Amino acid sequence: MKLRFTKMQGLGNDFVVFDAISQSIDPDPTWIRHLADRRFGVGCDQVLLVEPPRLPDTDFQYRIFNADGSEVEQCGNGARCFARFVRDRGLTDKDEIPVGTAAGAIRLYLGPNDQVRVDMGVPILEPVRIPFIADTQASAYELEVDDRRLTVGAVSMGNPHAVLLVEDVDRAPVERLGPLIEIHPRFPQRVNVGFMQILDPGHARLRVFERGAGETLACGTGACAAMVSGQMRGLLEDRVQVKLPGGDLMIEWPGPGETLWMTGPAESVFHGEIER
Ligand SMILES: N[C@@H](CCC[C@H](N)C(=O)O)C(=O)O
Repeated sequence: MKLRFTKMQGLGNDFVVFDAISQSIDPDPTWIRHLADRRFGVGCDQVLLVEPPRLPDTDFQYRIFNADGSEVEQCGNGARCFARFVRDRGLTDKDEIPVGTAAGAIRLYLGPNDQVRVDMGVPILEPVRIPFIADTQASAYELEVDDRRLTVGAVSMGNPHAVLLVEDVDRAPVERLGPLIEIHPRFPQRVNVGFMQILDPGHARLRVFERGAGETLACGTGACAAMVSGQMRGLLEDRVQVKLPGGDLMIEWPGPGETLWMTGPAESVFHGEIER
């Protein structure tokens, strides 16, 4: 059986996207790992499925799989690509698209110049809901890693994130600490790990070691979590340009209990077919 897909990217975070409404797709983890493989498959950080709606008042269900085959709750760069995909493939003619995810409903707004604005919902800070093991909620926590005590912020954007502050993101130990923190026992569902350098209250640089994918050129939910963590520590304003290796995202967040907005590009790279 041949399955149609579109290769997409948002700031170099890349995706293989399937219309799973007109095609029957079984997202078996072994097959997802094969698709994501950059030598034996198509190559991507995540595989995305567009499915019929499951939640009330939504038009589609958005499912996300990491390159390691695990299904996850949320993906910010993928959400922008999802909006472009359903519009470009004629699955909707709307500019404002309500979509269900495993983390709840989000809203996608198609704008000019390939930009998509996403209502990412209200960030979660309660440790038990992240999930993160801690007695009480705090703006930062001490975490023991490799016999060292690190200070991390813990935030969920539907998916879990740890955020570390660094002096110089180019020299941050992403490859060494990322994999250790990803599987730290205080993050029982594993965690995405962001290394953030604050440039000034309106600008930050960020690299993210993603759960189930390794370091990517950009992580949308990582940028949202970095903004939340920076603001909770009193270091960032409510409108911040987050500079990632693959490009920039604009993140807006008025503060705790409020909806967070992410704006950035989304692009189709090519269409293909793969034999299953
Ligand atoms: N690239 C993503 C996040 C994808 C999921 C993540 N690796 C996880 O396991 O939670 C983004 O742009 O947000």
